[in-house]
Amino acid sequence: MGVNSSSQRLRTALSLKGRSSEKRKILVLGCMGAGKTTLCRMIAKAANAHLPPARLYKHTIENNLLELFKVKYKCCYHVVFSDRRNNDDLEILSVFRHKEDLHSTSIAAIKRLLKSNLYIEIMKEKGRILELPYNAPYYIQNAERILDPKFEPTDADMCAVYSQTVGANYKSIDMGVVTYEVLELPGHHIFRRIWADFFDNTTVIIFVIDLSDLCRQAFYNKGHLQDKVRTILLSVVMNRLLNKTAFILLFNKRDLLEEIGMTFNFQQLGAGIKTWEGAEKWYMDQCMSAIPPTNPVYSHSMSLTKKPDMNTTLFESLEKIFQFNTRSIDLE
Ligand SMILES: Nc1nc2c(ncn2[C@@H]2O[C@H](COP(=O)(O)OP(=O)(O)OP(=O)(O)O)[C@@H](O)[C@H]2O)c(=O)[nH]1
Ligand SMILES: [Mg+2]
Repeated sequence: MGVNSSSQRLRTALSLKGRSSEKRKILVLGCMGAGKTTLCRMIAKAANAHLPPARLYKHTIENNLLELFKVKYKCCYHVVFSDRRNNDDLEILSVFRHKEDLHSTSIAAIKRLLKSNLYIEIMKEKGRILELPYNAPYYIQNAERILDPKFEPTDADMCAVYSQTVGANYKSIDMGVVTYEVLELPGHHIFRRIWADFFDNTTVIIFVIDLSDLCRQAFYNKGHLQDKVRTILLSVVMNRLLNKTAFILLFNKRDLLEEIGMTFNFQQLGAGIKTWEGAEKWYMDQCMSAIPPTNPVYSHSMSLTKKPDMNTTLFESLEKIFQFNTRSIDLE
C-alpha cells in the first residue's frame, strides 16, 4: 500500500463537511500489545500529521533487541548449554542497563549468541515454546544492522518496535472545518479501569484485537484469555455514553495467526474447527456478537505491519461512519 493512496483515502474519509470548529473523537482501544500505537502511527502518517523523528526511536529499538536476550536469560538461567559461553553472555546482557550507547561487551555477547543455536537448545531443554517479546524474529533478522554504531531506524523498524503506552497517545488531525482527535488509551488492565473517563462524545471506537492470541495455549484455559477480549469489549459497549458510537473491530496480526496457525491444533476450540481460517472466523463472530444491534459496526481482519490494506478496509469504514454521522447531524 503506497502512503499516497492511503493519504488520499483517509482524506476522503475525513474531509466531509462539518460545522465550524467541530471536533470528532476517534478512540482507539484494545488489550495490551494488540497494535493500537502501530495503528495510530499509520493513521497519522496517512494524514500527513506530525510524527516524531526516526532517531527518537533508536534507543527503544535497541532496548527491544536487548529484551529478547533478557527474556531468554530469565527463561533458562538454570539450563546448562553445551557451549558454556552462552550462559556467560546471557549473564552479561541480563545486568546491562542501556543508557546511551550500547556497550561493546554487550554487542559482542549478542553477536556470539546470535551465531549459536541457543533457541533450539532452550526449546529442547524446556520442551515448550517460549513466550518471546513481540516481533522476536524481526529483531533476530535485523540485529546486525541495529547493533551498528551508525544505526538509523527505518520505517519498518518503527513499525516493529514495542513500547507500552502510558497515559494517552493523542493525535489531532486538522482538516480545516473539522478536527479529528485520535486518542489511544493503553491496554494494560491498570489503565483499562479509567477508559470510561474518556468515553463522552466519541464518534468511533476502533477496537484492536490480536488474532495471534488464538495460537497461545493460555487462550484455551477456560475463563482466562479466551473470554478476556470479549468481556472487555462487552464492558465497553454497555457504557451508556457509547450508545450512539460506531465500532470498528480491527482483528490484527493476521500474519502471525497464519504463520503459527499452520501447525497449531485448533480442534481445542471445538465446533469442528481445524484451520486457522476457521479459528479466525469463530473469533470474529464471537466478538461481533458482543456489539448491540443499535451500534453501527464494521469488522476487518488484517496485518498492520505486514500487509496494512487500510484503503479497502479501515478507511472505507471510517468514510461510511462519517457520512452517516454527517447526515444524522444535518437532520437534527
Ligand atoms: N507480527 C505483527 N506484529 C504486529 C502487528 N501489528 C502490531 N505488531 C507489533 O505488536 C507490538 C505491539 O504493538 P503496539 O501497537 O505497540 O500495541 P498497543 O496496542 O499500542 O499496546 P499497549 O500500548 O501496551 O496497550 C509491536 O511490536 C508491533 O510492532 C501485525 O500486524 N503483525
Ligand atoms: Mg500502545
